[in-house]
Amino acid sequence: MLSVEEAEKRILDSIHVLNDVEVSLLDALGLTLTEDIIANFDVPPHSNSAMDGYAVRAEDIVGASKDKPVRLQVISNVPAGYLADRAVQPGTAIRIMTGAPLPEGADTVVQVELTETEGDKVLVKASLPRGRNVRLAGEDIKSGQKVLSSGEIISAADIGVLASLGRKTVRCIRRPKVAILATGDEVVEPGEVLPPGKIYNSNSYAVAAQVKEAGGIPVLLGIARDTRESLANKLQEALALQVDLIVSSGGVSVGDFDLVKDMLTAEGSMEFWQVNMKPGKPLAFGHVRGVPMLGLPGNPVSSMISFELFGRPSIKKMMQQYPEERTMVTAFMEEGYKKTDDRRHFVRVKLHRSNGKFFARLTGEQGSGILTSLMHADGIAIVPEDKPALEPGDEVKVMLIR
Ligand SMILES: Nc1nc2c(c(=O)[nH]1)N[C@H]1C(S)=C(S)[C@@H](COP(=O)(O)OP(=O)(O)OC[C@H]3O[C@@H](n4cnc5c(N)ncnc54)[C@H](O)[C@@H]3O)O[C@H]1N2
Ligand code: MOO
Repeated sequence: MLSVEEAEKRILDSIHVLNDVEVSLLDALGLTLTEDIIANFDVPPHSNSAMDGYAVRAEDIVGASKDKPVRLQVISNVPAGYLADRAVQPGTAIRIMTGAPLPEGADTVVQVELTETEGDKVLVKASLPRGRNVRLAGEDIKSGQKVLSSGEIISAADIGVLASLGRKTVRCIRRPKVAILATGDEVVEPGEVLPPGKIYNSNSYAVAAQVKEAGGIPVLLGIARDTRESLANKLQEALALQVDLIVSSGGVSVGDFDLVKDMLTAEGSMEFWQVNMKPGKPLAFGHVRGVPMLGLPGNPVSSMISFELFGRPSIKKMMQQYPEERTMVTAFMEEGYKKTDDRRHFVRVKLHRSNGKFFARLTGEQGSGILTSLMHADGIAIVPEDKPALEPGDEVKVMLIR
């Protein structure tokens, strides 16, 4: 049996970072940047007002107060987006809006609340230090400054900064395209009538959602029936779509997948493993004409946990975001859990916090067909191979999944 680490290593060793492309700004969210971003002008580009008020010379309003206001001649008005048509001279002021470029001659802005108008004059009722309410050119970003480095993962604020630098596109590693395939005669697509003996295909949708969460683009290929021909057709479809990864579910337990095995020896390679974990012991990995293919076990929880452990890191690696550490917390078990084997168990738990500590309860029955056990989970508690049971009060490491 392979350890979880060995299975991950074998898979990840044959996954490679994808090429970079020019991506429109908004689509870059969550992608890995492949260029350094250097500002070629100041942000803000011009010194400007932080308030609606009057642009003045600080020395003109020295000593101004409520009782002894200073009277200045208002000589112009400058809205945001325009340059003032003249300079502030001694004894004058220019009406200014927030964001408007500071007129020449002015060094300070008096907010409107500290003033009163009197015909074409303004009464300034406070003395302000030079520079008050002025945002200097380049105070956010200086021309020539490196704002983002190649390799960074683009956040919402990064996108804002890139836009403020006038960028409409950026160079990033592209998102992997992932074909998703269900197998088996027993599954039908949601939306269809459910004939006796059948179940709905939930794996494809759950895994497609996981692909999306990881940053990939899922492409649903539907269901391959238990015939060599059906499977060959689906794989052909995946190759025609030029996907970067194929993820199937079902048909990987003992003997079952002989069909695929045979077929793939002609078209590629597939190895069938037993991984020392529960759920998700059976797993397959190989290549179809050079495209990596991950065969997840059919049981719905097994399929999702195996994707979390092996599919998500594959996508992250393609996006140059590997290794990605999920947040781990230590929690105290509020109930017991017994193992009947020495596999590593991934137990679905609900967490709550009290006095700064996390406490964990099972989300009910832990069978690999009980998908609601995952639906109700905040995290996955990891019970090590050599631990036969968790007792109430035991510490356990929990991987947060939402
Ligand atoms: N003799 C043995 N039998 C099984 C073993 C074993 O070691 N020896 N392992 C069990 C374990 S553990 C798992 S996990 C499953 C994995 O089997 P397969 O990957 O071959 O999956 P299937 O047999 O095709 O299906 C298993 C189960 O999952 C349901 N299923 C399949 N596809 C979907 C889908 N798209 N959406 C929803 N549910 C799906 C399927 O109906 C089965 O109930 O094997 C055990 N057996
Ligand atoms: O290994 Mo299976 O995945 O327990 O259901």
